[in-house]
Order: sequence, then structure tokens, then C-alpha cells
Amino acid sequence: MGPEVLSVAEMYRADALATVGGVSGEHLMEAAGFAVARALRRRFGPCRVAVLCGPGNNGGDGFVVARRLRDAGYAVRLALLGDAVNLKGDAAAMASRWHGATEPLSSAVLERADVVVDALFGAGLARPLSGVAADMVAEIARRGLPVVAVDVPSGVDGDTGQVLGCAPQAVTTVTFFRKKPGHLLLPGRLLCGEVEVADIGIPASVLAEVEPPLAENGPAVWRDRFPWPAVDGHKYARGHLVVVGGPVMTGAARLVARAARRVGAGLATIAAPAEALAILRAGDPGTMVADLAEFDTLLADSRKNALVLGPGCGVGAALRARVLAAARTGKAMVLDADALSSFSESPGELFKVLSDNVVLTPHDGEFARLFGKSDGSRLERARRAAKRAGAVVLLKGPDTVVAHPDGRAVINANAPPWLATAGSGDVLAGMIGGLMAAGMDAFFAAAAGAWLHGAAAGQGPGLIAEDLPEALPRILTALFP
Ligand SMILES: NC(=O)C1=CN([C@@H]2O[C@H](COP(=O)(O)OP(=O)(O)OC[C@H]3O[C@@H](n4cnc5c(N)ncnc54)[C@H](O)[C@@H]3O)[C@@H](O)[C@H]2O)[C@@H](O)CC1
Ligand SMILES: [K+]
Repeated sequence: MGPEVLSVAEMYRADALATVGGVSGEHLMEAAGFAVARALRRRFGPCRVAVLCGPGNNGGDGFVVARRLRDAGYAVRLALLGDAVNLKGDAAAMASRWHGATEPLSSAVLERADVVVDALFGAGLARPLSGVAADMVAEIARRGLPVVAVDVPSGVDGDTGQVLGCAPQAVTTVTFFRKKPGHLLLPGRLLCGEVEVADIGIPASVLAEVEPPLAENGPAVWRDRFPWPAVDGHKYARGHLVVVGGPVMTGAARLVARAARRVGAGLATIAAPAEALAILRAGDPGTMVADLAEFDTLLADSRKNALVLGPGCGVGAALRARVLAAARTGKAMVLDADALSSFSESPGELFKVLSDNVVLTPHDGEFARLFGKSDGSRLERARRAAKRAGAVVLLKGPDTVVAHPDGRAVINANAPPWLATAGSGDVLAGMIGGLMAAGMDAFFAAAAGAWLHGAAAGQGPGLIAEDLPEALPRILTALFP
């Protein structure tokens, strides 16, 4: 599915499979430490480095980093949490190859340091940082020292991106083989700084056995399924999206329709209440307008193959009835905003009629209204919600997650803060609806929509929602095979 993302358990499994395949643990650790030392050298010329090692294999990597940097002419001090005699396996072997002093972990090691290598805890983090480890994190922040993190900044949970206790802010994090969710989900992603994924000799063939159901969102995930028009195609072959509009907030439906047409839907019709028709007819000449009183006729027309309901519609029984009627047709559908909030009292009524041909696009507030307050990372919550709803769920945020009821998911990490602007969500719903109208599978349409939405915000300062659809031709041209 593209750039795979492995859970901590899957990472251990990949590691074990590589070892079974003949790559020794020591080889992996040497390569890991080498990659971290190389990343540090790229960023910092010869300087004074404090390497902080923990009691497990993350610490083992640290011993390699220390040796490699010293060999390269850096002034290295190394401090270990716990006693060296308690180190095991590969970490013990690497400690025995470090010929410098091993200090007990304390802030003394930071004196006169220019850079810190954080090799305290990685994948094996089991509980919140406390005691001297937590004191070190505070002291590093107090001194404003740059940190290069091994695998993850210590304290960041590799599976959730959440912080257990505390964690240092890194400038660079070097991880191995593939990213973990914690590198992409907030706040982990921000604490990592720049993430480098190093090849340490684990063969890609282990992925066939591990089969991770998670990927980092990007064109590699969905490029092959993108609904480019056929040379001999007709506009109806590119799909016809129906956008349900409301009486007052007419801009929302117009943004949806414009985004859908820009992304590739052949036709778009806004179906709105009578009082909104005049203003809608004065809008984009290429967007069609219909009276919402004819909704049943629109639904019965098989050429109209996809719908977006919610943006600007107004919460209530009328919208609820339209969503249920639309869902019963089995057409591709995006439910956003008011279409979701209309079911906050009766989510089960909605979930009963959904399928994986439907994408729900809640932000956190809408998500909580529909699925209740739930614990866990965005990834876990989106996955549970998709399963419960029986539909694709796109949980919006700076780390948007798209989850399929079968457990597949992508994490999107290209959304800039400029997207937090009025109408931006309407454009996202339109992009996804447009792609589904053009024939793209719901899960991949949601993933592609999320990524294109982030890419379209690339202009940065001054961005307004109206700019987003207009950025699509440039982005799509670069993707066109
Ligand atoms: N593919 C892989 O899996 C590879 C992993 N390597 C390294 O190995 C690391 C994983 O090693 P480990 O499984 O030994 O795990 P860690 O080294 O991350 O930590 C495990 C140790 O820390 C202790 N611990 C956990 N949380 C603590 C806390 N809050 N306070 C105090 N002690 C705590 C545990 O009891 C255990 O002794 C990876 O992060 C990576 O850096 C590399 O050496 C190379 C290959
Ligand atoms: K670490």
C-alpha cells in the first residue's frame, strides 16, 4: 500500500524475521548506530557530544554512536542509565566495544556539550519517564541543547505518538527500516524534528510476512488507482456528483462542487432549497443547480453516482431523512459536518445503513458527537470508529487518519496549519466526493483527497479555502503519469 508504517510489535517481528534470515542482531545495531552518527555528522561538524544511553537496545545503539563519533574526531562523553553489568545481548556487546568512560546518568554529562544523542528508550518504552531520565529531559530543555534522537525521542510512544511522562524536543530523529505511527501522529511527529529512515539491512521481503495494514499517506498509496479520464471517455464516464446544499450557507455547497470538478468529477449538481436557487444559479457556470424538492428524482437517476451531504445543510430531521434515503441507494457518498451532527442523538440509525462505499469526514467535535468520547491515539480511535460505523472514517486534524472498517489505515502528515480556515473542510469533502464520482474506491479517494488538500495548501500565508481547488491543476499535472 505504499510507504508502510509498522507498529512497535510489527517492528520487533521484522527484526526477528531478519535475524532468522541470517542478518545478526549485532549487524542491525551496528548499522543503526552508524546511521545515527552519520545523521549527526551531516548536521554538526566536530563538536562535543553527550550520548545518553538507556538499559536496553536503544542504549546499545547509543554505544555504537559514541564509538563512531569518537572515531570521527568528535569529543564524546557517554552516560548510562543503570549499571553496565545489567546490559544484555547486543547492547552488552556494543558496550564492551566502547573504550571511553561510562558515566552514571546525570546532568554532569551535559556540561559543555554542544549536542545530545538521546539513546535512552526507543521501542521498548514501557512506562512514563521518571527519576533521573525525566530530570535529564528537563535539563536538556533548560540548556536549549540540540538533540539527535535514536529511533524516537525517549518518552514518545512509538505506537501512539503520545508522550509518557516527558520527552525531549529533537532536531533529528533517526529511525530504522520503516516509520512507526508515533513518527506521524501528534505530538510525536513534532517532537521528532526531521525524521530520517535508515536502511539497517532488514530486507523489505519481511513485509510480505508482517503485512502492516498502515501506511503514510502519499501518492504511492493511491496513484495507481487515480481515476484519470480515458482518452475516449465521455463526461458521464467521469461521474456526476450531487451536492446537497442548504438554504443559507450557500458558499459551502459551491466550494464542494468546485473542488469536485477540479479534482476530476465530470459533472456536479448542487441540489438546494428553493430560496437558495437564484444565488446558486448566478455562481459557477459549469456547476448545475437543481431544486432539492426533486431529491428523489435525482437519487433515482443512475448517472448521478455519488453524493456529498452536510456542508451548509443545517442540522435536523430533514437532512437526516435525506442521508438515510441516499444511503439506501448504495451510491458512493461523503457525509460531512451537519450530516454527521444530525445523527448525534441516534448514531446507530446512521451506522445501520452505511457501507464501505461511504466516507465520514468528522473533525474532533463531530467525531465525539457521533462516536462518544474515546481513549487512545487518533489512529486507534479512527479504526474503532470505522469498524463501528461500517464505513470509511477520515478523522480530520493536523495528523488526519483515514481508516477502513477492515483495519487498513493511512496517516496523513502533509497538512500545513494554513488549512485551518473557513470552508477548508467543504473543499476536502468535495475533493473526496469528486474522486468517488469519478470511480475511485472510497478508502483511496479519502486518502487521495486528504493528501491533495494538504498539498493544495502549499502556498502558505494568506491561503483561503477558495484557493484550494485552484491549486489542483498544478498538483494533478505533476502526478499525471
Ligand atoms: N529493528 C529493530 O527492532 C532494531 C532495534 N534497535 C534498537 O532497539 C530498540 C528497542 O530495544 P529494546 O526492546 O531493548 O527497548 P528499549 O531500549 O527502548 O528499552 C527497553 C528497556 O528500558 C526499560 N524501560 C522502559 N521504559 C522505561 C522507563 N520509562 N523508565 C526506565 N526504564 C524503562 C525496560 O525495562 C528495558 O530494560 C529500538 O528502539 C532501537 O533503537 C536497533 O538496535 C536495531 C534494530
Ligand atoms: K531514544
